[in-house]
Amino acid sequence: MSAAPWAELRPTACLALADGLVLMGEGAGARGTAVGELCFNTAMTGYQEILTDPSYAGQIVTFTFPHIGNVGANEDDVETVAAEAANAALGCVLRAPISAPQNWRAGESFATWLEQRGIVAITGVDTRAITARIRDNGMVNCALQHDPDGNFDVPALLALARGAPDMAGAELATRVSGREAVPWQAGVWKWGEGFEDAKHGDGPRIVALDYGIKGNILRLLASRGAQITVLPANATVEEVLATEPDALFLSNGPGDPGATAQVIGDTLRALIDRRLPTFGICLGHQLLGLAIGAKTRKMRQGHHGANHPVLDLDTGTVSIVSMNHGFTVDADTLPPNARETHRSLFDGSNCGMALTDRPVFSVQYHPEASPGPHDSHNLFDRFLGMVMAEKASTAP
Ligand SMILES: NC(=O)CC[C@H](N)C(=O)O
Repeated sequence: MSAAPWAELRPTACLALADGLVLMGEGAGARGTAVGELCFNTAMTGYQEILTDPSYAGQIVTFTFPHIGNVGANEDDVETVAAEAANAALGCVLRAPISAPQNWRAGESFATWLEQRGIVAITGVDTRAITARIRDNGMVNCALQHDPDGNFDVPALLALARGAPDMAGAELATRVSGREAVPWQAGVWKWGEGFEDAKHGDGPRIVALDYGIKGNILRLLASRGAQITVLPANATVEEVLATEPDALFLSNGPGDPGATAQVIGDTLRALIDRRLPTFGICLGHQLLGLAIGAKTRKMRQGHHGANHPVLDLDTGTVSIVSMNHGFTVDADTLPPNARETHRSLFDGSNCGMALTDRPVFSVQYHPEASPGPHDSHNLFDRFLGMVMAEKASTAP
């Protein structure tokens, strides 16, 4: 009697969680071992943008949507800006095998792209079960190994997962930040055109502090006429002011905001004291909160997806937004000169704030989306409007 077909099947990837769960599957992408924090993302589109968002540095992403890779990969849908952030997400966990690309924009297959980018993947595992586990127990460290020969030392992988550093306390933003000042040139991607040129006119001069910045933030600002200089996370007050900025932008980024605030907090406090108009997104929001004396804390399962409802407390309107964060600002700790402006309708956590005595505001979510709904693009108009109003009011 010949052997059953599945007798030949051998797992080529192994996912070991620090809590003891071990899953076998089929490997894809880069070979080797990725060790980091396992989180999940519920977005149904934008897998390339998600995996190249530097905010995912040190993390492995479980996609809850089962079919990932169908539209292939291209050079345009990459959110990473600085070469230092090349390895944003370390790995990914997928339900279905990666199929051949079905899209005119595909330059190559998703599997090839994962390999080129050094991202380790496992397919054929129950991603819904992993998601439910993280939802119930919180994010967990893991080791993900892809080995075409299927030689797995499971106890060693479990030990790697258990020995991985905790995300709480991890200072990652200065690691993924670019190292040099960069004048930003590209605008948003347009159907049939590609990226439009930045509209350089007399738009406001903005310094974007790069804690792991996503390209679409810069593109949305550039397409609105802003003249942008991207500066490294550890730029000094003097280096920021030397560009004669009209405004400051504080970017998204990976890791624990508390750890990064210890490195760059003094600079940020000094810049806030200069009363520069400021807008912060995600890590930038958290760093701003810490700089004014509020506290941040780690969330249990975090918010990672493209359909999160957020209430604007000023207008009573609800936006559906993109989110990607594992820490949150505790609104109860905001000082008297700050007020909460947005709140998550999923769990009531803080999603935005504004200072009452200077032109500064920030949001926990991602108005640039990429991927996600465009409901909140108007925040970029609000920022630039605020900058222009401030310029007009201080003009000699
Ligand atoms: N997208 C981000 O900027 C994430 C901020 C921070 N690293 C967090 O996980 O909460």
